[in-house]
Amino acid sequence: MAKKIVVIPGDGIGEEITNAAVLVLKKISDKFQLDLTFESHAAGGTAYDLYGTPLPEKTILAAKAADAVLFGAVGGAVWDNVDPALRPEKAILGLRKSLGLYANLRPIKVMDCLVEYSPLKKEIVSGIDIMIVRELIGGIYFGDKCESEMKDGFERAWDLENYSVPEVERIVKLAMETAQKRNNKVTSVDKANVLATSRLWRRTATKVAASYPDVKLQDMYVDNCAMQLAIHPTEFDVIVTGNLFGDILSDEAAVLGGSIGLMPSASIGECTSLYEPIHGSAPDIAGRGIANPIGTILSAAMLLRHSFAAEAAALAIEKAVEKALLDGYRTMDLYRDGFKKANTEEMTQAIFDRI
Ligand SMILES: NC(=O)c1ccc[n+]([C@@H]2O[C@H](COP(=O)([O-])OP(=O)(O)OC[C@H]3O[C@@H](n4cnc5c(N)ncnc54)[C@H](O)[C@@H]3O)[C@@H](O)[C@H]2O)c1
Ligand SMILES: CC(C)[C@H](C(=O)O)[C@@H](O)C(=O)O
Ligand SMILES: [Mg+2]
Repeated sequence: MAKKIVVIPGDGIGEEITNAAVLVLKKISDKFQLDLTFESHAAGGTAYDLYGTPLPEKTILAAKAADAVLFGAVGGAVWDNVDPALRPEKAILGLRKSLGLYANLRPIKVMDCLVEYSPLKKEIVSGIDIMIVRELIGGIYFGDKCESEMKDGFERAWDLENYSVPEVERIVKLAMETAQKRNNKVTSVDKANVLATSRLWRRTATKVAASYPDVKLQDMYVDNCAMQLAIHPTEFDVIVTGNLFGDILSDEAAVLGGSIGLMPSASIGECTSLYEPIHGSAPDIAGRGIANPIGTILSAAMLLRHSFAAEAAALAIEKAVEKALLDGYRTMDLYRDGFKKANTEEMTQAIFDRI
């Protein structure tokens, strides 16, 4: 039966990178007889310009009805001054919330052939294999907020962080189950020395972990975690954390592998899952055809694995990406003398040819 993938390119490099991933998925669909179909929908600043909203109802309905969603990126400085409720970023936040995507899985690996590209020494990053499990629809991102109010004669703004026990339980359970399929270690990251939400997080994580005696739970403060990622990154297996800490730590961890342009993610919940690279719309390079498409292409591999249980097809993409890199193809974020300089199209073609 045909499987429908809703593609939401968004803004900036979104179109360039989702086009690349769709090309690869079409080849995979033929090769593995997956009968994938694609339908494109608007979101982000481009949707705001066209329809006056960053997340048209039609896009939400299509995403809900799809078998999987492939998302590019949204945002850009041109929309910095629109009403905060209509910012492009509201598109991805709204989709995550509407689809109930409570968990964002961000795998961080360092490929052997790219170990020299890390900003850290080879002996520190060699062998990194981390899965960041980020809570995605709670915390300070979705708490009450005030854009501006007057108090004691001064303007101020505030954002409220809150987490409930069930919200923490479901994400920690998922982290535990993820660790059981990996190296049985979960690091739960919080700021329990200061924040009430983090103390509830830590208490809840400890209770959940009691049902998983085969998994070792370690608690870590977020500031220390930021440091440990730079000095002992290979010590981590699964990291589970809240929405804001997960956002920040995953960009830090992503760059250990050489470039944020390489890193994929899967956002999962109760129904349709969404797949997107962890980087943004990269307005500084948008429209020039030079973005690294690998993060989105590897997100497409995660889509095949998680949404369609198509393990062989997912592996075929991952192997083709590795082969293209081994054969010397490099987009500008990873380019060095002696390698084959590739724009988005050429890198995509190199991967396509190796499937
Ligand atoms: N999920 C999303 O849609 C998402 C994620 C992050 C940021 N954003 C938005 O994107 C916009 C830009 O944010 P930013 O500049 O802080 O982060 P960014 O991730 O877009 O870019 C950071 C840096 O990384 C580079 N980069 C990112 N992806 C790349 C790729 N595939 N290939 C080569 N280089 C790449 C960029 O050129 C830039 O120098 C903002 O509006 C932000 O809100 C969206
Ligand atoms: C664009 C923004 C809302 C988003 C986030 O903060 O979750 C992004 O940074 C990400 O990591 O997906
Ligand atoms: Mg981010």
